[in-house]
Amino acid sequence: MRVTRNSMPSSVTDLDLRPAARVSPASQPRPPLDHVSVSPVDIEARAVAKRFGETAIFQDVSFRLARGEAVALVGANGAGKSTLLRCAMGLIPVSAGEVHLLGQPASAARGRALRSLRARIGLVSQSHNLVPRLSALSNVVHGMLGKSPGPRHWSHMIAPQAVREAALEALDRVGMADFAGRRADRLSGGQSQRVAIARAIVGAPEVLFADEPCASLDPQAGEDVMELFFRLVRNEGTTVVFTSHNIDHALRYGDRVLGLSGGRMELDATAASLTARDLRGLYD
Ligand SMILES: Nc1ncnc2c1ncn2[C@@H]1O[C@H](COP(=O)(O)OP(=O)(O)OP(=O)(O)O)[C@@H](O)[C@H]1O
Repeated sequence: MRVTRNSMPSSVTDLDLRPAARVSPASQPRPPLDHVSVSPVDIEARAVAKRFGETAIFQDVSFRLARGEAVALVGANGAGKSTLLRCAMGLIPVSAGEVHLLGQPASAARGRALRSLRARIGLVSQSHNLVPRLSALSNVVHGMLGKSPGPRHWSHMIAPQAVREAALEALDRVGMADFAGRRADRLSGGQSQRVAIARAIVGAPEVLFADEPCASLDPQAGEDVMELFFRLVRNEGTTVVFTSHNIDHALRYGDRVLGLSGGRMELDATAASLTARDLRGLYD
């Protein structure tokens, strides 16, 4: 099954960026369509392939994501979603093809160019990856590393006042200001993921990657985290790529859905044009 309703636009202005049919409160404050339709491309993958040793994970993967788009990347366990995200962020090299992120060749960026590119993106991963013995606030302060010439080992005690204030404000936006001084290893899974979101958004990233942001949470905490995450990023017009095994989340929070299966990008369509059955086909 290769579903390509609205797949691979021939130009940015061809992108069909209708909001998803199922409008949630989080997805309401969308930028005007005419604004989006002339937006630049924030991520472009051209014929990307990835192998680990002799094992091919995916090949010939191409897509373009416009600024402000929210894209769900779906596929069965082991389909290569996390690997594709890591390639798109320039964290691991591609085996063939190229990825452009914010106009820069992410797949070839090294040294200072790579660091400055990473300073413009944010990541929320499935295991929140907070530093356990540091406070929630210090963990969020760490989200500002790379955006300032300050020491790389800042704690909230020695970070500049402006950085501490930004971190506290980010915690406030995720409803965690009251927990600023609590050690990360004394937070619940849902609280930790909120702190991880605060850390990802504190530097106002232009592109946010979220790798199964609610995978470790119970259903209600997962709903709350997704709702919060998308309320924050929609308001900022941030470009978002998130992976999920939750078909409802993919259709509800994605403007567009990309699906990996059998080492190929088998699905590239607007969420509004898809049904849950279309997505289930990727798991057969
Ligand atoms: N560093 C690595 N070295 C070798 N193989 C790897 C490496 N990272 C991932 N893989 C393999 O690549 C394949 C794709 O993994 P990946 O984590 O990208 O899949 P996924 O779609 O995100 O899966 P899941 O839904 O289970 O998180 C898997 O078979 C995995 O074992």
